Amino acid sequence: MTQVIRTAAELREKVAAWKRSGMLVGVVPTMGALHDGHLSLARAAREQSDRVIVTVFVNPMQFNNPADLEKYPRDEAHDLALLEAEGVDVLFAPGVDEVYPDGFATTVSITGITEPLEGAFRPGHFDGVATVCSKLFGMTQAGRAFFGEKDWQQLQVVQRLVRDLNIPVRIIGCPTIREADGLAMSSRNVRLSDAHRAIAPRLHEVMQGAAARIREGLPAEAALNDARAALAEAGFGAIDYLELRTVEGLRPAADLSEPVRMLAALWLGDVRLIDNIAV
Ligand SMILES: Nc1ncnc2c1ncn2[C@@H]1O[C@H](COP(=O)(O)OP(=O)(O)OP(=O)(O)O)[C@@H](O)[C@H]1O
Ligand SMILES: CC(C)(CO)[C@@H](O)C(=O)[O-]
Ligand code: BAL
Repeated sequence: MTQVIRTAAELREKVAAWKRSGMLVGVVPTMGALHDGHLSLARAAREQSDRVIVTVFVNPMQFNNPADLEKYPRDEAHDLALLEAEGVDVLFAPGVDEVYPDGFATTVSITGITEPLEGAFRPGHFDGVATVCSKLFGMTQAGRAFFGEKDWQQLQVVQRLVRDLNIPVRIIGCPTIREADGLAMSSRNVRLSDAHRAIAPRLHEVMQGAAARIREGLPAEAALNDARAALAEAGFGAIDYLELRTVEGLRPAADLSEPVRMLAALWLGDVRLIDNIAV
């Protein structure tokens, strides 16, 4: 039975009892509308902790675009059924007033790693993520927290956060789960039209093709330019970025002299897709 908890006070009591019995608590922070990507994190948490909390909170503070917040998919009953099936112990689903009560005045802001890529295109986004993750770590008191590599920059940001603020939680990165056709699973995919859903897997395919050409020795910028043209040809809209960055620190990379990742964000109609792969 998955217990639904909505207040930090009730959650604290529950977690304190677990900890008194020596249990290791794992948390999976999400914004709900759960899919197999989220469930893979819950499974990893199940394997690597004694008790599992999945949080579902659509965090207004990290949405730079009000329309995106309004249209963000929500289905708590379905989420709960999926979490029951995974044997998750607690669904923590606080309301906005529980997380940001009257008088709330703190922002956790990280420099450097938050500035390029998502940070450049979603101003304030990572302040919202860092602030809510600090809150969620405080509220859940978890010893391990599981994040998807699909949000590669977010994973780096959260690692920086817990190191910088000595938050006693170990961050575990988990691989991106994809549909059979290669599209990275994402809650926002349900908003794609049928026509756009058919185009969407081309993103991963084009990125993999570009990565292969870079590994074969083609200069990265040439491979990325060809990839941008192929994406436009396939029917994608604006490309926010398609770049090669160092795995650690996300510094711009022109070649493979150190471990690099290819990261992309682009539009299909009014849906923004992100993805990243190892090169
Ligand atoms: N396809 C996936 N594979 C692995 N982890 C994922 C995947 N999609 C999301 N996650 C992870 O799940 C956690 C919660 O993400 P979130 O609720 O934002 O889901 P989402 O599907 O990424 O939604 P969206 O991108 O539309 O906001 C994050 O750590 C995220 O990286
Ligand atoms: C980590 C997170 C749950 C914080 O709101 C969110 O950014 C997400 O779903 O990736
Ligand atoms: N990238 C994680 C959630 C969001 O898009 O706001």
